[in-house]
Amino acid sequence: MGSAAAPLRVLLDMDGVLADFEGAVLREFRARFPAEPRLELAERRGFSVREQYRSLREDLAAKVASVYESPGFFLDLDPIPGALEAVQEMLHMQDTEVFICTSPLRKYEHCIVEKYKWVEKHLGPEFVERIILTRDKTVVAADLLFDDKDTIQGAEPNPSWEHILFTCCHNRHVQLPASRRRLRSWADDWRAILESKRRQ
Ligand SMILES: Cc1cn([C@H]2C[C@H](OP(=O)(O)O)[C@@H](CO)O2)c(=O)[nH]c1=O
Ligand SMILES: [Mg+2]
Repeated sequence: MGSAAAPLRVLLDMDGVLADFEGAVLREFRARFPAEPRLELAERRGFSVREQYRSLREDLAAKVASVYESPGFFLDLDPIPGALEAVQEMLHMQDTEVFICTSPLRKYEHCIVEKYKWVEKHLGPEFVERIILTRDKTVVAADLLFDDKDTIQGAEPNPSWEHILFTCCHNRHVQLPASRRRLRSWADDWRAILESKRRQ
């Protein structure tokens, strides 16, 4: 593949792909509400942590939301194992453009600025310029989107990217149609997924 071809554009989701949202929710929920029932990561089902806590007991929905809406929550997320190394390697690949494509919470006060700070802290100030912040990822044009949310919908019914489902505790049990692909972790062969896309 020569440099005459258009570069491959890759979108990386942040929570669940680069930053460990689920691990931090559990850790902080346990610390703040030690007497309340909680969901271990192996018991998580469905994208929305709030809805699953609600099904456990109605009032737990607000309690778990208060955890991820707290100041410092998003800044203190641990990187997902292997993510930072993979992103740096991807960034330096020829004919490859990498962006972080992430959605803010509806209660955006702390979340937005802390996502920017997290990227600066873990990936460096140059990467802050690669953040795409949107509640609708379908209108962003790219070849690939690595994201842990199993269903990504928005204004554009036919997004240009192929969604690669990044495995996370809440989507492990989701049965995908044969046409859809997963990346099981950053130790899985993400390079082969990029190369398969270049050849198309
Ligand atoms: C409320 C909630 C948010 N999030 C993440 C997804 C979004 O980030 P991202 O697009 O980087 O994955 C962000 C705002 O919704 O918080 C979850 O992963 N699970 C949840 O239950
Ligand atoms: Mg995510």
